Amino acid sequence: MGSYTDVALIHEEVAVAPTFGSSLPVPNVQEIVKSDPLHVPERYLIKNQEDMPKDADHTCNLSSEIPTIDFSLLSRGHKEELTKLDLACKEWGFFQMVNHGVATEVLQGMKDAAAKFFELPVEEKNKVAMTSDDIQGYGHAYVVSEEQILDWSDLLFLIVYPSQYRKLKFWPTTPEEYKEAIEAYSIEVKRVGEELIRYISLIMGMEKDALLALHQELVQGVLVNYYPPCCMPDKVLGKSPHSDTSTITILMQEDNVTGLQIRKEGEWVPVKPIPNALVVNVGDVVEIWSNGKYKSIEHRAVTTESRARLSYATFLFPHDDVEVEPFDHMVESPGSLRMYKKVRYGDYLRQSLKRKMEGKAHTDAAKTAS
Ligand SMILES: O=C(O)CCC(=O)C(=O)O
Ligand SMILES: [Fe+2]
Repeated sequence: MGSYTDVALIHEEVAVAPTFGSSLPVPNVQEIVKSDPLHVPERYLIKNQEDMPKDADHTCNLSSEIPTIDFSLLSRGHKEELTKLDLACKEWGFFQMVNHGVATEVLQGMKDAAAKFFELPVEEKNKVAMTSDDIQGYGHAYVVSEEQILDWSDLLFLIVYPSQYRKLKFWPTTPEEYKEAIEAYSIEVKRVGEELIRYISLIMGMEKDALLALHQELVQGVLVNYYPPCCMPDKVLGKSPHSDTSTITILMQEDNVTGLQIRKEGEWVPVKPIPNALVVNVGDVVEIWSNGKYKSIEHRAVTTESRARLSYATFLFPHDDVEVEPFDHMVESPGSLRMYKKVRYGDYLRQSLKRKMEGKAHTDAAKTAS
């Protein structure tokens, strides 16, 4: 029953939950489309010709070369799969992960609950709207100036682990299954994510648990991106080019809409959904630890004219106090260059949230030489 103890518990949770940054309030894109589906306000139009999505991006033949990693083979200790993982992280920074063991019902449960949430009237969704001091809740991120070009998307972001970081006031109560769905999904993604970090530790030539231990506390946040249909998909982006500030990111896509593109050899390569697969990418933390051997690749999301798209990104990242710098053994030889400075993770993350997402700007800022 609702009691003093529950309230006290919630307050206790909030007291230790950090804030990560803030974003300027901007219009709700879903509502813009609802009121006038045939018009895109000026603030969303890309000015630079080069940044505009092209039809050719959708047919790029590099797409079929994006590596696929079989998680079950990794778990069974297959050396060749570990070698494939090593190559995938070095050459692509992205891979599709199959046979991860997360039940289809759990994946679908998350998708259904999120879809229901975004279908609610805006007044209902705004019950969990972000406040001006943090980026948890329903709203937008990385909006830092009135002049910047905006992304054609709305989002719902929640920190799930460690559980004392949860801010329950931002957890939707409608649909009522949201909490259960995100919890069931996150437990599974945590299991898979921790295991992947162990394999990355191995390919870096370290003890299996070394990287996980370096996190002090593994933080896990789930970002649901909602990209409404857009009548000008060649002039508007769903999400601007960026790399993730995480250790790794695990992304669930919808089966039947392609939106994610990664930058490879100067081209934008679409990551076509494979039913039930999860897309994994190396984040900035692994790029820095590995002195740039493993790549936190720039990626973006394009929009679609005919329908909305949702994506579900889980970010795994270290505790604020962790100091991240290239490992000695990842710097080729004693005389060779350390590509990145030492950064306190909490500062790095907050710094990144203070600027618009702009390609590799965050990692570039952490570089020793330019
Ligand atoms: O929607 C997507 O496919 C990409 C989302 C993404 O890159 C992110 O949320 O960081
Ligand atoms: Fe991303």
